[in-house]
Amino acid sequence: MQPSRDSSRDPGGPKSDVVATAERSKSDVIATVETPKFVPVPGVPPRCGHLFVLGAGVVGAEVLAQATSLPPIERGPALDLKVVGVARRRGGAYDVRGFDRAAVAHIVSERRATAGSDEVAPSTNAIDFPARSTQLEALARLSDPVLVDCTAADGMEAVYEEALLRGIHVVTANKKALVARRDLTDRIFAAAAKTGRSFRYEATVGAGLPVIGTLQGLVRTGDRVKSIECALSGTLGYIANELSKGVPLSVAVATAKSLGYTEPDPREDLAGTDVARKAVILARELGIPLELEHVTLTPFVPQEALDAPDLEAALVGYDATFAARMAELRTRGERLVYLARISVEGTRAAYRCEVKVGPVAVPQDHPAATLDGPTALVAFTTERYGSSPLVVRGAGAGGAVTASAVLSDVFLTLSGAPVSSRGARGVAASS
Ligand SMILES: NC(=O)C1=CN([C@@H]2O[C@H](COP(=O)(O)OP(=O)(O)OC[C@H]3O[C@@H](n4cnc5c(N)ncnc54)[C@H](O)[C@@H]3O)[C@@H](O)[C@H]2O)C=CC1
Ligand SMILES: N[C@@H](CC=O)C(=O)O
Repeated sequence: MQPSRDSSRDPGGPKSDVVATAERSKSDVIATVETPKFVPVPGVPPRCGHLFVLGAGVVGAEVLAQATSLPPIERGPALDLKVVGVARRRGGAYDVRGFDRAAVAHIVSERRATAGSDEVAPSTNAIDFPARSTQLEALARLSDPVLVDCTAADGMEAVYEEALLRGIHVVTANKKALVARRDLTDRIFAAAAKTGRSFRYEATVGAGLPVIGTLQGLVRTGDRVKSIECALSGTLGYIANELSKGVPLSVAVATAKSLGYTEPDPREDLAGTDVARKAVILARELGIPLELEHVTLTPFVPQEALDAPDLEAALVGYDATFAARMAELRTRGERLVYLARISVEGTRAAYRCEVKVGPVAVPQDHPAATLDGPTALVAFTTERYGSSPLVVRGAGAGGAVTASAVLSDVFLTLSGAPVSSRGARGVAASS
């Protein structure tokens, strides 16, 4: 029998919920549950997480803005956030007292005023964090320190490992360390396990959508994932939709960038690399030792355009080709979507995993054909979700949604929620 909520004692509006069974007398009341509510105790400040944010671009700027304008705490646990550090490609700032909204707004406006000027070869640059050890050491001395990576920098595995070993939690929106060579990525998880610190990365797949947490829940509870089908590029979803409305390719790409959907280097979206990274992250959650080069990848635009020194000019050269392709799809009643499919067959001891990423023409009644704007969709087919897959759907790119996933990870970290031991049971829970 379900517990029933007995509010009969206080018809004017209960301050507490009484959990009881209908058959029992009042003396059998089994528990009194206070509505969880944070009541500030005078003189006792809430627990405070100290954030060091790397990157103040589309995502980082939103993280900074959201973290410094949090709504008042009405429900527990009482957690406050303080931004004590911001590092960007061209320097940064650190103040143990924390930056307020005005200081953060200044950092963000500085970014906007100089937009583009510090984005030289953003996808190939290792992070310039010169006083890294000193900064991390200072951060580690604060209570509940969290390093938040909102860059697209390479080589962050070493930074995360060092931070975790120093006792600093790590939250990242940057996919790159998660798809580095497996032995390097494993070192991050090993460092987290060794120090009991948390490493979270929900924003790396599906931006603000609960994709990683959902998959970890399936794996942790012993379900067996058979396939994951997904439209995981907000950028390519948006571009394909614009193309279907008759917008030229070059214009659609430029607009996607201006809306904050693309990677710092849009080539990574157009090449399919960004989606391939997300697929590798998901496959690794299943315990599959996949590397990026194992993904069968077809780019969204021809390789020649991606190789051109001036991408924008090269894309203009393909406007007519894409317009013709879209016209042809329209006459066939089909839509262009960019999909990833991860399929797993066999048992834990002997399995076969295939990962394919590329453009597909789908009929109008295909679930991905109904996606609009930068909407993403992930469908998990598992032993338990056999005939009706578990579907996660919603905006799959953009600063605001991504930042909220980053901050949710920060709050989960500070609330002490356990982190899944990655891929512990993954490949085939039942053999
Ligand atoms: N924009 C989106 O919708 C989403 C983005 N992400 C990820 O979030 C990260 C940031 O993306 P955006 O904010 O869109 O990019 P962005 O280009 O707007 O911002 C990147 C920021 O990181 C800084 N940065 C880059 N490389 C650096 C380096 N080597 N050293 C120091 N600072 C460096 C830049 O100065 C800039 O402030 C990327 O890894 C991206 O894949 C994840 C989910 C969604
Ligand atoms: N460029 C990415 C952003 C999120 O990861 C996308 O378009 O999906």
